[in-house]
Amino acid sequence: MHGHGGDGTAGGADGAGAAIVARNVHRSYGKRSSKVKVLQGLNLTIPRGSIYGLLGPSGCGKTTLLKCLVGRLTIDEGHLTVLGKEPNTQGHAVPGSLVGYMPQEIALYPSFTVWETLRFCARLHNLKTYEFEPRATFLLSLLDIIDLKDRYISNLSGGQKRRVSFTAALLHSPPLVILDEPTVGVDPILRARLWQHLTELTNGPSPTTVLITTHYIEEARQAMYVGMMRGGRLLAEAEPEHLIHRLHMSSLEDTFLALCHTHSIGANTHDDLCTLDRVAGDWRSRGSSSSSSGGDGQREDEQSTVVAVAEEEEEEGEEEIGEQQQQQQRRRSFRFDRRSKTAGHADTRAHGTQGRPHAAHVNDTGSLNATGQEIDEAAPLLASSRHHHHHQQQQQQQQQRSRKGEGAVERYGAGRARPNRAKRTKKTQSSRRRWGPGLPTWRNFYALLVKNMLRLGRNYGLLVFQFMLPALQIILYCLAIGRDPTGLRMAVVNDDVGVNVSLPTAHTLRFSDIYLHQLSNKTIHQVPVATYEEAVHRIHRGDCWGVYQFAGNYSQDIIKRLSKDDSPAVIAGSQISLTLDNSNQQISIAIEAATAAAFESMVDAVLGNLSTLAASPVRFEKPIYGELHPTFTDFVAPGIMVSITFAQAIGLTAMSFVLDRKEGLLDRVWVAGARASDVILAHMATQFWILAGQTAAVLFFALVVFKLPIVGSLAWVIVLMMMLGLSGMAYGLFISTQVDSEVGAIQVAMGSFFPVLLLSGVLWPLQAIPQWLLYISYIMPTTWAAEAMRSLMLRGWTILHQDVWLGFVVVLAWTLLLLFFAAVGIRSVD
Ligand SMILES: Nc1ncnc2c1ncn2[C@@H]1O[C@H](COP(=O)(O)OP(=O)(O)OP(=O)(O)O)[C@@H](O)[C@H]1O
Repeated sequence: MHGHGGDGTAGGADGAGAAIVARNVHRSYGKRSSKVKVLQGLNLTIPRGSIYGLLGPSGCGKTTLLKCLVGRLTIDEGHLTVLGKEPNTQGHAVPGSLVGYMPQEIALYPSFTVWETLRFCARLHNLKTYEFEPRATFLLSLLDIIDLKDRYISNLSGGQKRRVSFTAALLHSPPLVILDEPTVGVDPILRARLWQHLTELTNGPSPTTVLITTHYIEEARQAMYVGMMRGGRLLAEAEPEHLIHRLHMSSLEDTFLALCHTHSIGANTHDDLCTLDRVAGDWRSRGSSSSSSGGDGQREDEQSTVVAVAEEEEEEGEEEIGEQQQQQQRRRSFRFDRRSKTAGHADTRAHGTQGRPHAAHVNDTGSLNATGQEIDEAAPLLASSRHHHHHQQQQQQQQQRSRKGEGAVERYGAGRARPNRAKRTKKTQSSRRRWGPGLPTWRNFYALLVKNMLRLGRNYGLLVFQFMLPALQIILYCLAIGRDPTGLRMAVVNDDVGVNVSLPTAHTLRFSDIYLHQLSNKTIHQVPVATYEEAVHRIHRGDCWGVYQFAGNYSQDIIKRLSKDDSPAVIAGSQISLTLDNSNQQISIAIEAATAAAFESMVDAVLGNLSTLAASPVRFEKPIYGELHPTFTDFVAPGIMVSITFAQAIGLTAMSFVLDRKEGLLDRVWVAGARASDVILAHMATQFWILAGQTAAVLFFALVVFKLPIVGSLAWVIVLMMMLGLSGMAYGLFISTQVDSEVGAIQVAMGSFFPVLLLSGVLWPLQAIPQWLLYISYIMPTTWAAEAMRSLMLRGWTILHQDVWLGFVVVLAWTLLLLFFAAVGIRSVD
């Protein structure tokens, strides 16, 4: 007999040789106050080479269990082996190629065609083209979607997508297939074909073990075993026909309802219920005993109660059950959920005997025998309850195994589960678990890289936009920031009457006109007005930035002053009075600079060789670094280049995994054995090319088109920019692993970018920041980088200078730190 309990159950006392063994498994979501207990002492055994249908109402924990089996979730407590070892054990390909997983969500990339999707999965499992193509063609034909192979996933119906997902799970012919509701939205004919194929797989030369969940309870009759789950525990596991017959029901659905009902009024363990034969026998011979106390006696009585209630219900409440059956035909799935939920509450109350050993166990060849006294009790019942079809299948498989010697069990590593393993805790399990991010593998990296490139290439518009955006930003920066303001309207009230001169001809000379002539007509646009009041009025209206006023005796007083008359009245009269709207500091500075420059020009024009008498007492020599007249553009440009590169990279990646995580797109990747480092590295490698293009475009416009000064090494500038881009990417990836929505990702990216920009000394010298804030500023990723960039571009310092290498070191440290946290965060699921 194959994988079979002496009592018709799938379970064994220790589960040896089983594909999957779960003992007293607990799993919760959330932390303390918001903790949701999902799996609560679950026991389950799935013999190798069998199809096991896991049934249970919505929310009972089926998907959670499957995720634990494929290594997506870790269990909190208990013991779990899949193909002989705990999931995530070092060197064990679960997750990996030993398992094919079809998640409940569609989890397919919408922008891929069916064929591309399958090719990606094939790459993950290292299938060669000659292996992949016939296999994919066969499965797609089987599922009637071969004609859709070049269609985009986004254009498929729900059922068609599910069939692609099913194909993806089976593509690499894994010895264990775990399918979470594969038949939803699939028509009955295809459903039958799908089951037929699964049956063939379990009968093949290397029998596959299939675990399948379904909401169509009746279809699970085709499974070799069914496990009925509710409230995070297994109510029973056995051959479907066996269960149905033992409870004298006509359908699996009724059986489940009866079990739920029974369970809700007293019985509560899978172990009690999987020995139904014995219990039923006891009940028939002894009548319905209700309770007793202590030891084995108590257990038997509990079991008797279970079946007694079930069978009593059948006899006394035949009418009720009959009515239920009719209703079920009308509102099948709805009632299934509703009743199960009701029962679920009782389930939580009736807790306490979980974790007992099974009444049967699987031996080394994968067949089940009852043990000890139980075999005697179970044997007569077993003969009557066994389903003929299964019996034949099991015999066939047994023969196949005998032919192959040790058979599949040994090939995939026999489970050596020991009794009482249920007591093992999470601590013991995790000590052997693979450590978090791990090192990347070439195969997975390559598969993911190709996938990412394909995905990226599907969206040309976005790609071009991504390439051009930083260049556009630097263009806008160079055009809009740091240049001298022009065309500033200034009112001029000129009351200067001038002086009469005779040479070369007799005329009136106004020094005010000479001055106004020198005043840059590029910066200042002069607006002559008649009176000071009118000028003020214009300033109030926002028409002018200020007013130059020349007194009536301006020219005369200038001459007196040149004749060394320094009386206060002469000094005052020879001065230009300037009144400004000082609300815009940059404009005021520009006007003041233009005013002072015009005066120097006037002195030159009037005094000629004697102009040095009025020259400034300080002479500015050629600067050691930078220009004689530095511009704001030159000061900000290096920091802006740093900031643009950093910010763009954040934007590129901040949403990378948000959708993938939300829609479970990565689940298939994890279960295929990929590591966080594979996924992150592949992502960075994909985006690297965009980053390189962006950097080239920024440098081209900054240095070639706008001719920003660069006196240091261009190579180091490029390296620093690329490193900043990687660091921005790492930050974006980190964000995308921490938030659950696109909006959240955007908010975090934007919200964190501005503080970084403002505190990094890009827009204003760090020397102006209060000391306490400076400490925060220094730990920002862009502060030292901006400083290093400025030193490279404007000072020409080399990497050996502390201000330069420190920038590189800080950026590198941030990148590594953020990548580590991104790698840790990307796999978290609750
Ligand atoms: N990430 C999560 N955080 C918190 N609770 C969760 C999470 N995932 C699932 N749950 C809860 O755990 C319980 C079991 O969920 P699970 O998906 O395992 O049920 P299921 O039996 O597969 O249901 P269905 O048949 O509807 O798919 C549900 O109550 C669900 O709300």
